[in-house]
Amino acid sequence: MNWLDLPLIDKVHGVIRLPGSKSISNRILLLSALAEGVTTISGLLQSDDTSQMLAALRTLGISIQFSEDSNIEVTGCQGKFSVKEARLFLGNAGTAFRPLTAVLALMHGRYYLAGVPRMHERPIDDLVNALRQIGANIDYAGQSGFPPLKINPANIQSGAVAIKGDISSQFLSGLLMALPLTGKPMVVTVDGLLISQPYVALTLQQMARFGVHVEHESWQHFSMTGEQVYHSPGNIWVEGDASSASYFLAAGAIAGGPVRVEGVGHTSQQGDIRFVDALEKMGACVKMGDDWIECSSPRRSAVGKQLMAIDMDCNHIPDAAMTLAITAMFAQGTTTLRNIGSWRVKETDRIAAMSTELSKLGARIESGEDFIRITPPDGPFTANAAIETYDDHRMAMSFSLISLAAPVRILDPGCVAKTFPDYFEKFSILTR
Ligand SMILES: O=C(O)C1=C[C@@H](OP(=O)(O)O)[C@@H](O)[C@H](O)C1
Ligand SMILES: C=C(OP(=O)(O)O)C(=O)O
Repeated sequence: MNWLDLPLIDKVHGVIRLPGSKSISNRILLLSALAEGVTTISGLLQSDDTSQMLAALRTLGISIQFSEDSNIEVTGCQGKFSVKEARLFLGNAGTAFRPLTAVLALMHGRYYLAGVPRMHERPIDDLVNALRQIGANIDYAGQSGFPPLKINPANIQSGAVAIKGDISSQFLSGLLMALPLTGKPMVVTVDGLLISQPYVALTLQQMARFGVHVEHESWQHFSMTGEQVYHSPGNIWVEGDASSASYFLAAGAIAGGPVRVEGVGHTSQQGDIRFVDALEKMGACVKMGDDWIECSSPRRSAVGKQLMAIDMDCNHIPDAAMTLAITAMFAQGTTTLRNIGSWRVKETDRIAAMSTELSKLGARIESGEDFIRITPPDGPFTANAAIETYDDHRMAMSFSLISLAAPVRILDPGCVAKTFPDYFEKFSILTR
């Protein structure tokens, strides 16, 4: 196993241009592929997760060209992939696997969808059960309820679909993006709780950019008329990744700042932008423009340490909440992050991974099925701890912040390639 040793850093400041949003990039790639017309995409994220989507779309017959100015041109298939039989490998990209399952289930072809071993431990039955209600013909090729999947030609009926949304919002997002392909009116009802709701809002926003409008009532009932098809908007732009922004903003809150990120701001469509509310609650100073956010440490504090602990429901920001868990190590008191049960079925069991690795630094941790409680050590953090990252990009990126208090070793740092291949180069800019 390789590693990266990060020395102790006592001050950070600087400006970071963010990579494109993973969630928007993969949605836009898929919608461009399904649309009528040619879409030129600028600002697309280039990382493992988007490579999986790009490779899958090419296998399905979509023409994708990179231009010299690093824009991408996608020629849409008007709702019908030319390739009717294919085997797709989708790594561990939830934003590729879930929407492609829904789209291919309606494509009248034969497809085999697989991923890395961890993807085969991430449930998908809530999506499969919903698709079966409208006539999809999907078999589990391995363990029931999990990828890999064998998709067979379907006999699609219009009507009502109920879908569960308490394990992942990506099932609902995938279903909604696929349904216009049926050409039929559809009504979708969320059966029970919907988690990670801002990602569903993001889905509807991207669909609207391609001309398809979905009505919804309180994020529980969704309806769309039958005649809507995706049309290319011509040129489209991907904003910076708000989850990737969280590491730099937290660094500014912890170690001086100001740190400015460019590419997200007031006008952002992403839910993780709300991470800044948590930083402000902890006492950090935050400023925001349309396209940038700046963060620095609290100016003064009544307590000995600068930042203050918080108790917060993080259901709306599941990814940036990992950054909060590390920020809690720099706060006075005990921080509780609640309603994060989805952490258990992401790149790794993130509640378990976070608990184990924070304990190595001397923190006291309490955790349950859907929460984590973090009390930082009374004294200095354990120096030179070797942090396991469990093939989870967010473990590697969030634990890099520990170097703001103690030297730390990040094992398998290359796992950041899932969403942010040059993360550590960008992080080092803050220390110059
Ligand atoms: O739809 C999306 O783009 C995402 C939704 C979230 O997943 P869950 O809905 O599974 O929480 C998030 O964690 C993931 O990184 C991206
Ligand atoms: C949960 C994540 O990824 P995925 O899209 O694979 O679910 C993530 O990026 O934190």
